[in-house]
Amino acid sequence: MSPDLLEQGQERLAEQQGKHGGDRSPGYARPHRAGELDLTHGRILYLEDVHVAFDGFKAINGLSLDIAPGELRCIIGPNGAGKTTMMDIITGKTRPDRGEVFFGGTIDLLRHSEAEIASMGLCRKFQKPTVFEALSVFENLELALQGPRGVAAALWHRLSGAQRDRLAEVLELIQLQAEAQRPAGLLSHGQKQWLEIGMLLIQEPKLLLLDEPVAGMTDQETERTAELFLQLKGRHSLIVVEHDMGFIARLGGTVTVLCEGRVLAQGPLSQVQADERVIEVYLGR
Ligand SMILES: Nc1ncnc2c1ncn2[C@@H]1O[C@H](COP(=O)(O)OP(=O)(O)OP(=O)(O)O)[C@@H](O)[C@H]1O
Repeated sequence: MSPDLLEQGQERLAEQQGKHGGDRSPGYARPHRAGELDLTHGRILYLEDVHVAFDGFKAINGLSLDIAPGELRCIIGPNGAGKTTMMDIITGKTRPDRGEVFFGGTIDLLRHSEAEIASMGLCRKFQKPTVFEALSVFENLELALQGPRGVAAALWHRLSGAQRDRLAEVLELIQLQAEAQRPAGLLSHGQKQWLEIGMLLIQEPKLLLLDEPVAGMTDQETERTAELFLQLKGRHSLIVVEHDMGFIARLGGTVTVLCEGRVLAQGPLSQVQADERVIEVYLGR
């Protein structure tokens, strides 16, 4: 690199840091450092013209999507629109026939296995809660904190001070402090969902994919979940696939409508709900 270019680069870097307040700048404004997720282009995830066919049936048909760092994006769409298949592609479960899927600006997810993608901080929560029912809430979180160590080894391992602090922080966030010593099997459906979300949060995910998180919850539990997600927004990036419009309205933000494997409409909920094309696919007019 010529000295001139080096100088210009350093000036641009200093300018960017100054403009956005150094380390307190939003992730996307920060110059990319080696080993970090590259958010310099303002996208934590992007899909470009993705296609998947199952026995000739086009389940995903030219899907393009961008998610910003810290965004809470809701995805809706009629049955069979391709929502689950989209999440399968992002998490490496299904390989598309063509298209691009990038995590940050530099990680080509199509080159990685499902396990590698999960270890990069791209986590998925399925619709049904899966917690260790015989273990307490605390023990479930403790296990999640320690990763794939094996249940017995993890439970005997002493937590560090920082790990205890993180565990307490997550317990408070999911509002299960009073239940910490209860076996998870005795929790309500909503509480089990929050515990599982807590088990993901404790691993500091960068992007969380949540499949119908409030299905089967009471109104009160749904409201509490909305509060939780709004608290997570900004610190984590979230993609929420849901059918519950009241819940989506409560979350605010951008809603993406999928239909026949591609984006049909996108914008605030009120806008997409007023869109004739969206009304047509939902009501079949
Ligand atoms: N492995 C597969 N083999 C064949 N067809 C599949 C497969 N997976 C999905 N499909 C089809 O692809 C289409 C999209 O399915 P997908 O489950 O992604 O939709 P969805 O939007 O999640 O629907 P729902 O809201 O009902 O869960 C559907 O017509 C489905 O039958």
